[in-house]
Amino acid sequence: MIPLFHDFAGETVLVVGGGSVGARKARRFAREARVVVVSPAFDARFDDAESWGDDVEGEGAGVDLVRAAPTPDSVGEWVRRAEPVLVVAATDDGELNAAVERAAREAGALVNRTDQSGGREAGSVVVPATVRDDPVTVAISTGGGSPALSKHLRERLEDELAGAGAMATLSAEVRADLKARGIAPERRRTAVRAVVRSDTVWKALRTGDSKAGQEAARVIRNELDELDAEDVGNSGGDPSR
Ligand SMILES: C[C@@]1(CC(=O)O)c2cc3[nH]c(cc4nc(cc5[nH]c(cc(n2)[C@H]1CCC(=O)O)[C@@](C)(CC(=O)O)[C@@H]5CCC(=O)O)C(CC(=O)O)=C4CCC(=O)O)c(CCC(=O)O)c3CC(=O)O
Ligand SMILES: NC(=O)C1=CN([C@@H]2O[C@H](COP(=O)(O)OP(=O)(O)OC[C@H]3O[C@@H](n4cnc5c(N)ncnc54)[C@H](O)[C@@H]3O)[C@@H](O)[C@H]2O)C=CC1
Repeated sequence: MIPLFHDFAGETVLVVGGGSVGARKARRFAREARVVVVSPAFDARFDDAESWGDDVEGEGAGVDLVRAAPTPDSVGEWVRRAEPVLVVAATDDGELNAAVERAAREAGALVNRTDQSGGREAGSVVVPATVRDDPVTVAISTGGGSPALSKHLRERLEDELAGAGAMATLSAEVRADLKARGIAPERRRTAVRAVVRSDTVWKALRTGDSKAGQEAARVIRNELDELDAEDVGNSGGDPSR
C-alpha cells in the first residue's frame, strides 16, 4: 500500500455503522469532510458529534446522523444518494459490510473495510494511526496486519515530533524570505537544511521561546558566511557576493 494525503474539504464521507469504530472514523474525517453516518443506533461516543471539527482551522463541514438500517440490497441507494468520495463499512455485520464495499466500488468511491485486515481489494484504503502537529502529519500503517502496533508507534512518535509543527512554519517562512531576497537555490537549500537540523532552534521551539526566529536567522547568517568564505577560498573570487 502506498500512503497519500488527501484533502477532504468539500467532500462527503459516508460511514455505515454507528458503533465505537464508526464513531472513531467519523470523528477523524469530520476534520475536513461532511460526514454522513447511517445506523439504526448510535454509540454514546456520538453524543458530542455536533462539535466535531470545530477546533480545526477552516472547520469541518459537520456530521449528519441518519437513523436507518440499510440492507445489503438497499445500501447501494444510500451510497448513490450521498455521492461520497470514501465509504467506511463499520457495521458488525460482515455480509452487510461486503455489500457496502461492492456498492462503493460500483459508485467509484474509495472504501474502508473496518472489519478486515489487509485491504487488498481495488479501491480499498486503510485508516492509519496519525500523529499531528499541524501542519506536520505522520501516518503509520502496518499494511493492515497489526493496528495495535500502529497505535503503539503513534504514541512513541508523539514525543519525538514535539515542535515539528512550529519548525515547519518557521522554516517555511525562512525559505520564503530567502527566496524573496533572491538568494540562489543551492545557497537557500544549505541554509534551510541548517535551520531544520539546528538543535538550538528545536530547543527554542519546544520551550515556546520567542527567540527561535532570531536563532534561525543567526544559523542562516553563519551558513551563508561559511559558503562565502568557501567561495572566496576556491576562486579568490568576489567577496561582495
Ligand atoms: C485494517 C484496518 C482497517 C481500518 O480500520 O482502516 C483495521 C482493522 C482492524 N482493527 C482491529 C482491531 C483494533 N484496531 C485498533 C486500533 C486502530 N485501528 C486502526 C486502523 C486499522 N484497523 C486498519 C489497519 C491499520 C494498519 O495498517 O496498521 C487505527 C490505526 C486507526 C483508526 O482506526 O483510527 C486505530 C489506532 C488509532 C490510534 O490510536 O492511533 C485496536 C487497538 C485498540 O483498540 O487499542 C484494535 C484491537 C487490537 C487488535 O486487534 O489489534 C480489527 C479486529 C477487530 C476484531 O477482532 O473484531 C480489525 C479487523 C481485522 O483485523 O480483521
Ligand atoms: N478497524 C478497526 O479499527 C476496528 C474494527 N473492528 C471491527 O469493526 C466492526 C464494528 O465494531 P464496533 O464499532 O466495535 O461494533 P459495534 O457493535 O459497537 O457497532 C456496530 C454498529 O453497526 C450498526 N448496525 C447494525 N446493523 C446496521 C445496518 N443494517 N446498517 C447500518 N448500521 C448497522 C449498529 O447499530 C452499531 O452501531 C466489527 O466488525 C469489528 O470487528 C473492531 C475494532 C477496531
